[in-house]
Amino acid sequence: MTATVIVADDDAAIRTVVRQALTRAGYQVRLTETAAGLVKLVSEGRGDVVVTDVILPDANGLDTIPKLLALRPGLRVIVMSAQNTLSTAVRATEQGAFDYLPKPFDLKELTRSVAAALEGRAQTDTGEFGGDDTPLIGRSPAMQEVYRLIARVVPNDLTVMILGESGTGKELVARAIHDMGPRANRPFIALNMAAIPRELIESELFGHERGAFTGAAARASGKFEQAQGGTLFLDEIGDMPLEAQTRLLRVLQTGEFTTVGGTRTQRADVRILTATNQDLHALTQAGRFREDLYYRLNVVPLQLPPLRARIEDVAALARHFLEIAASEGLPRKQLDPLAIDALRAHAWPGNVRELENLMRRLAVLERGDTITATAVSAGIGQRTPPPAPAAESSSLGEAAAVHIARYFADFAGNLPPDGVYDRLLAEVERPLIAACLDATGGNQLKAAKLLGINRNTLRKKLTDLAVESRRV
Ligand SMILES: Nc1ncnc2c1ncn2[C@@H]1O[C@H](COP(=O)(O)OP(=O)(O)OP(=O)(O)O)[C@@H](O)[C@H]1O
Repeated sequence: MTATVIVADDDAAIRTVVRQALTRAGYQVRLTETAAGLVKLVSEGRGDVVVTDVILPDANGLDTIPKLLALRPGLRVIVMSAQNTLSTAVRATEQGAFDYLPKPFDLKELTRSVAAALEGRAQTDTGEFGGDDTPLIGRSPAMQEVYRLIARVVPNDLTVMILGESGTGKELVARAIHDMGPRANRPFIALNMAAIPRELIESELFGHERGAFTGAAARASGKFEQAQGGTLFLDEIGDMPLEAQTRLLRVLQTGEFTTVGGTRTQRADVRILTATNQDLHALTQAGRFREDLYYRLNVVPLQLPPLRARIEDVAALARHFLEIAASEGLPRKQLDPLAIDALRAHAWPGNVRELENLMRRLAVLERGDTITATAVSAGIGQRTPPPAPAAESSSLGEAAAVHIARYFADFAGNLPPDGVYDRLLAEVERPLIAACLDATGGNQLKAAKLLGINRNTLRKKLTDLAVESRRV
């Protein structure tokens, strides 16, 4: 018997193309424009699969799903949405949707999804979870794939391996999976394997007993214990030493762990998320990563696209970071349309982090309310590659001497205007402060500490330097 698909959308054009595609794929199609019409058809026992838009004239398609499922438990509902954010994807799953298709979508993708729904493949788990903010910015097709995958892993405890170049948002995704899932009100603990000395990794993870090794003066809890009931995010997993890998594998196999130097086993009720920007498969071939552990951790691989593969997201991300900068008290800036073109033309080897740092720097250093294309190009140029030395000089002092001599020479025998001291020092202060803000991710408190100056002094300098002209 031919399967029947009910399609609910108030846009006649969409109804037509969807009907054509599904009819061509061999299905019967029933169309409706409203949520009421959809509920009626399902209550009459019609339709094997439902395809619905989120915005219907009389109700929200997502809110209608539970009603449909109450009428017919097990009915597969596919949601189409133009509001393609992570929250919509997750909410669709939460309400019991079988699949979520961000508009515009490929009709082949729709027919594939309908076929999967009829076959009962890939049923999405549903569960209770809260939080509907959207931590991830970007509506590109590349990110839609990411959102669909996140929505599938949020309600369960599957081990997810987040892959992607540095700065693509791997840690942010790990947090989103935790924050939107059932463990949200339990701890999220992150540990970066590359950031701690190798010999301390095991005790960091599992804790240690007093006297377990030289320097272990007291018992200490490890990240597994601290993350109980919550999520443990293991970043740069490729850098985990082999001995720690063996121990981690044992935890995954038995669901229990022991502290370093301890004998008592403890239950590990922890969801594990990992991230890497290395080719772990190659590491297993080279014998540096246990293959059995690799398969345990790589249950769901989630690949984050580099920013250059989602260049359409650059403008929204740039505005988002300017918004954050403004909320931190930095001057509020707009982006000139040509500046957006300049941002889109860059290849972003440092991905979203590079864009974030650039926006923060421009918010601090640019005069005026609008960031121009020239400022963007100059800002990008400043970072990659690093500025060439002013002369073949080996020290900052020598480079400065060359600059200063050139500055004086520009006045061809006359003296430059008074106030040379402040003007020249401001020129050195500007890149110095920018470098410190970059290094501390824009945290003014940390930057002030790094510079060795008071936070209020830094704030004042930021204001002064932002208005100070670049005359030297
Ligand atoms: N889609 C996004 N929306 C908003 N902010 C983002 C997005 N992706 C990344 N960011 C921001 O960019 C910065 C870098 O992201 P994150 O630290 O998650 O990257 P990563 O892939 O874990 O990097 P690394 O591999 O170097 O540790 C963070 O400040 C993060 O908040």
